[in-house]
Amino acid sequence: MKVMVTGGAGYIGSVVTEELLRGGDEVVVYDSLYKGHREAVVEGASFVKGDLLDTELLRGTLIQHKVEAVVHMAADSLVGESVKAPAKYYRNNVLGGLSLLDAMREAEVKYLVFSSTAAVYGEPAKQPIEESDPTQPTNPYGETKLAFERALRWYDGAYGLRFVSLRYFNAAGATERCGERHSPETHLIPLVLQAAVGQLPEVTVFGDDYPTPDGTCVRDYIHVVDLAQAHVRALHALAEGHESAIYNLGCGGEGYSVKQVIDCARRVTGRDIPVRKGPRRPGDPAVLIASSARIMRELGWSPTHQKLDAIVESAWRFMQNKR
Ligand SMILES: NC(=O)c1ccc[n+]([C@@H]2O[C@H](COP(=O)([O-])OP(=O)(O)OC[C@H]3O[C@@H](n4cnc5c(N)ncnc54)[C@H](O)[C@@H]3O)[C@@H](O)[C@H]2O)c1
Ligand SMILES: O=c1ccn([C@@H]2O[C@H](COP(=O)(O)OP(=O)(O)O[C@H]3O[C@H](CO)[C@H](O)[C@H](O)[C@H]3O)[C@@H](O)[C@H]2O)c(=O)[nH]1
Repeated sequence: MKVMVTGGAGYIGSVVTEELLRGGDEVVVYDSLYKGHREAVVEGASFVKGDLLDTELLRGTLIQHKVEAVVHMAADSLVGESVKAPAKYYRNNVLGGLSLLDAMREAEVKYLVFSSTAAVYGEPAKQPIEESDPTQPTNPYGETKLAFERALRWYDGAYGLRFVSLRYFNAAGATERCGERHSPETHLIPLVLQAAVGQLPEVTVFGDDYPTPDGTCVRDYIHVVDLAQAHVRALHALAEGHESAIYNLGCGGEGYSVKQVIDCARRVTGRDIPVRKGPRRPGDPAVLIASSARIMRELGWSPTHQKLDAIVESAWRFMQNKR
């Protein structure tokens, strides 16, 4: 297929591009580079530098490259920032998304895979979380992702847009070439590895008084390659006539606590990692674990890198290569 990846110069988008190219699909990356990196655009993909709000450029890109499907990953995605600057999030994640949908309608592109998030659930009603559980976001990031996801349902009904919305839990890990390089970095695993090499003096554990076995938050870490492979499956399923759908994407199991992640990074790196106890980070649920049963059942996807050690090792290797 000919696929446009918005946000393909970012962390997950670069790995999705790698997986698409590996499977024989053609890719054009559309990214403003306002957060991503030009060198993260994988060799073999075309690149167009542009903003989501530039509907004309999007339409021209879709037509020129004869795009058949879009993977929409470009977004703002910092929970804390979204609370302080909701307008930025509504503008980029909702207005930007609608601009893309306009361009797709004009260019008659019918298939979309969307990067949604566990943040649409807010404080979860139960664990593991299923797609049919209540969606009650507790911040504008989750709210704007949910708003766009809801728009997709109506566009499907009215315009025949077929979509798969993937609600990722905690993306982590790296490939040889592509890994996490956010600025600012807020995610636990890269921060812990930065502390291991002395780029940070210490890691702060945000709260150790949660109702979890060791008192720290538990998350469902999914290797970015597993995540990327789910996108490839979703795209091909749509092209084969699969109906629109929403899927959680996590590894399942019991998840890992913040303390377990730090211990794992000590094992993997063989380094001392200084830790400081800090207060809870506002808005952090104690536990977020996905039920990924639906995507396993309907698309035949399953994660292949379930061990935290393998995930952290891959992120560590990427970091060593970049230094
Ligand atoms: N990282 C995670 O754990 C996680 C979890 C759940 C959902 N997600 C979602 O996955 C997607 C990718 O996340 P990531 O961690 O790779 O983010 P990232 O910041 O590394 O990549 C996002 C890319 O989008 C581009 N971009 C942003 N706004 C744009 C715009 N208006 N026009 C053009 N390009 C624009 C940025 O330049 C960047 O290259 C996001 O939609 C995010 O909300 C990520
Ligand atoms: O320096 C840090 C950074 C994080 N944490 C903790 O580590 C866990 C993981 O935090 P991350 O910031 O790595 O990830 P989140 O679970 O907050 O965020 C993920 O899930 C969110 C949905 O809830 C969004 O989708 C977001 O994009 C995605 O990365 C959390 O309990 C957090 O409190 C720390 O203790 N110290």
